[in-house]
Amino acid sequence: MSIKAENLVWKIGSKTVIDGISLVAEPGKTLGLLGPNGSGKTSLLRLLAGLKRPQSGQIMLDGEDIRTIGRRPIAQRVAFIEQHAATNSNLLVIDVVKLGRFPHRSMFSGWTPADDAAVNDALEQTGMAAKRNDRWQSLSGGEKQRTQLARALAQSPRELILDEPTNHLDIHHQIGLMRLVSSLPITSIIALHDLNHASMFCDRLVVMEAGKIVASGTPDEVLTQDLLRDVFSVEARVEISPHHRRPHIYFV
Ligand SMILES: Nc1ncnc2c1ncn2[C@@H]1O[C@H](COP(=O)(O)OP(=O)(O)OP(=O)(O)O)[C@@H](O)[C@H]1O
Repeated sequence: MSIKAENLVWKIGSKTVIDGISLVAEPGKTLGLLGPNGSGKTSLLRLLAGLKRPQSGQIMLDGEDIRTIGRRPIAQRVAFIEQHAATNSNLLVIDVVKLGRFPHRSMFSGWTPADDAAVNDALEQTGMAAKRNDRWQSLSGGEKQRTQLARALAQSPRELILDEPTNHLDIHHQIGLMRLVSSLPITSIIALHDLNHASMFCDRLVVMEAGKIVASGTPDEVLTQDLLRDVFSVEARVEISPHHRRPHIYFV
């Protein structure tokens, strides 16, 4: 196991946002987190990344309770890109990506060739190498999103948590990002709205509704016409694609 959550409950005021969630993200696999607006995906990801504490329940990283692990060791292994990730607008792209190395550096260590290699690899993988010296402020929404991914990859994480990472990307870069993340030997948890991309690129899916998990399993187990009607309120037909052998949803 890589990330395991047991019976998480998170309330805000009298509202229960996360209502008894348990899940396992397996090492090296891509777990898709689906659900309608307001179902609790972002809240769950923030709990899993250690940014919020649940009122009850437990989150384990490789069997260790996250509460017993320090902030720095968590940052050395878990990278999280929030939905509206922002950064200091005066920075260059390269500086933003270099921030990913911060958890690995100590007061005494200078910038190393390993830091350079991680930053360069991340810029190449995300297609941002040519814009390394551009100002963050001057980037398009999609380029900002790819720079945030580069920063997360420069962190050399073992777990990558992404909240709707493709929402500003053109179709070429949506597919590119999903293909990249699913091919990396990193445990990934990705909140997504595009159900066909979830089907194509995720090993397993978890579907949330009103703070609870209502379905989980492989894409062909989860993405059924009944679930699409009951949870997402859409009429659809689901067929196995002859191109990638995964379920493909046709909205009717
Ligand atoms: N800090 C907060 N204060 C009040 N309500 C909150 C807070 N954070 C989350 N909520 C509520 O919890 C519910 C779940 O929100 P969350 O952002 O986790 O959903 P989501 O599934 O990520 O939605 P979306 O698909 O729209 O991004 C929503 O009803 C939201 O209003």
